[in-house]
Amino acid sequence: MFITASTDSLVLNPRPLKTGTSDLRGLAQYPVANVGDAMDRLGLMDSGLESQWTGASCIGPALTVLTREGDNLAIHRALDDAEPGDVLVINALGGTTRAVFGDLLAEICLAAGIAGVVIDGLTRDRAGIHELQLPVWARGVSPAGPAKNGPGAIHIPVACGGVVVNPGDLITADDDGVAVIPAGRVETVLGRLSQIDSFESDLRARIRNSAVPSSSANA
Ligand SMILES: O=C([O-])CC(=O)C(=O)O
Ligand SMILES: [Mg+2]
Repeated sequence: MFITASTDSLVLNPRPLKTGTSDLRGLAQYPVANVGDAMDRLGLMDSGLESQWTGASCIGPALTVLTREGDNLAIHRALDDAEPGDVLVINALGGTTRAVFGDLLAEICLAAGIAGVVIDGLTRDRAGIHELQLPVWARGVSPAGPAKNGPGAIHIPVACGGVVVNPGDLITADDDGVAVIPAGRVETVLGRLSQIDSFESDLRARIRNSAVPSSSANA
């Protein structure tokens, strides 16, 4: 950790096995809205969790953290366990009085190779995070900083944005929001995504072919 604090109040489980990178390459091409459609429109976090800068996107296995609202000791400790490509998923109990994340933690995330951060709680230092280009989804921003006392837990199932996230589930997020693909459903979801993509491409082409020429539209 880059802070000096006792971690006695934290529960640290072992890491789950990592998801194959070929799945990630296949999924990265699809928008989150289509991923949701491929999961019967379930597995999508609530709209209170918003991208903190336009154009942010990420995909990767969940590194899960539970922390008391207004405290980020568990987040600091979790980053010691990070592997490149992880998406940090933080249940900060939806707290909206104090930020649990900021641009210094963003620097640590980037140094560890974290692909993105999803927080059921607040961040701060939004401008700095944008400048660092770390993709972050959160319930909003507050200048009020956190304590570093715990308690918390790492590599446990968490609730985030109204969805259960198990360690190692695939997270995919973009400007629309955040989707959680259970680790055991990735192949099925990929198959459905390809069908949805073909259907949408065909429909889009039919719509465009039906468009009246712009000269008649203006006449
Ligand atoms: O003070 C904190 O722990 C949160 C924060 O602003 C940062 O990480 O930059
Ligand atoms: Mg800060």
